[in-house]
Amino acid sequence: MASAAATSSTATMFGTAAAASDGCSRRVFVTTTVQVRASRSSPAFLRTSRAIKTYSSCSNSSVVNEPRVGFCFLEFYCNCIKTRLTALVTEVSAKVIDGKATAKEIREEIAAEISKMKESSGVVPGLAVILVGERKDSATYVRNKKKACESVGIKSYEVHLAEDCSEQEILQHISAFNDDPAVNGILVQLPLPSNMNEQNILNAVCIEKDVDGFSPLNIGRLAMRDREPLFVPCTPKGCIELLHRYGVPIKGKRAVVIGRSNIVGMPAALLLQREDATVTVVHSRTKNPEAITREADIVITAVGQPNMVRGSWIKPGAVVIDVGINPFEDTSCSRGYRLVGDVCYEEASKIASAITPVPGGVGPMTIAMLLSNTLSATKRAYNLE
Ligand SMILES: Nc1nc(=O)c2c([nH]1)NC[C@@H]1CN(c3ccc(C(=O)N[C@@H](CCC(=O)O)C(=O)O)cc3)C=[N+]21
Repeated sequence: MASAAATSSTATMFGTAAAASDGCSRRVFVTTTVQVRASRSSPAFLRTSRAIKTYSSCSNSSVVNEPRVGFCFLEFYCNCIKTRLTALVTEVSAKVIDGKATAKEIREEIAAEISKMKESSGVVPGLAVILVGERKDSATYVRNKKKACESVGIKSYEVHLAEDCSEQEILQHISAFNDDPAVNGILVQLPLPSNMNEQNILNAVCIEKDVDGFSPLNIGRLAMRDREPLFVPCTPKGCIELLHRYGVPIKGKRAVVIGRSNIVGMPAALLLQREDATVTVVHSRTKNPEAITREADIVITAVGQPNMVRGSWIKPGAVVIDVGINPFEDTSCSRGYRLVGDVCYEEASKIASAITPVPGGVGPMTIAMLLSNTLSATKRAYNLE
């Protein structure tokens, strides 16, 4: 649920840091980042990047006020160091954390498990999706979920209701799915039309089938030590899965989550804390979010504000997980816009050690985690494993 729609309420309040028309506006001074090229293998790239020193030089240096001779010497000295460094090191951009490829890997694992399950017990997992209204993005997401279900052997059930349907009608469908043993997971596509009571509707989904993990009981358990939630919300779960699969250590690290939505920011912070990170949540009322974010070894952004997090917010070597999927006007694209993250990728990828792209980062992982949650709901329902 990386969507702009899901997080836009907090997003607008960050307005002052918003980017210029082509994504990230250029700074007046130039920051050069020089890093040792890291190895491609996952855990190793981190070891390397942690050992890396980052050298920054800004063209608006105060050195110009030094006496001339001193300045010349300094300049000469700096140039020597620069030349040596250039010989020894090459500028690198961060390792790309490939959510699309990782999601595919996970789908294959899930497909294999489902096929075994069908063989041994005859059980076929089922996921029901309820879509209300005509939002184009929602229709696309639902279509993608359906395709993903088919690709792994989950049977999908879909109900599409009109924008002006009654809450009662939605509740009836939920109740029918709750009672249907062929349906193991139920997802109500968000956002719902604004006149509807989202809480009432989400509360109607029985907890054993709440594959989105949105029920307060689930979140409560997620927040408590020694308790296990039935389901972990898909997007934050996808973020942590990426960190695990790329060998990023979390225990004892400083993590900053930007955004505090019920569906991404807050559960992401809880999950990181469960993984023994020291977690800070930065939100629209936070003073000096930039300085706080710069302390973090791991940054997860979920604000729904295109390119809000600039390179200067990122500690050199940090790992950046960008949950934002924001439409950004671009007439050169066939649909008139392209998708950009909450993070200015161009800048941050020169400073971070690893970063997720948008698209192709957290988005596909959200869907993979939905399939994973549906599989575990099925196993639980039939007492398998
Ligand atoms: N009850 C509910 N559960 C959700 O999980 C949920 C929801 N409502 N409402 C909307 C958000 C949004 N969301 C996304 C899932 C996948 C991509 C995704 O795969 N994105 C591709 C790009 C897709 C494209 O190109 O349009 C990517 O980032 O690479 C994006 C967004 C799930 N959501």
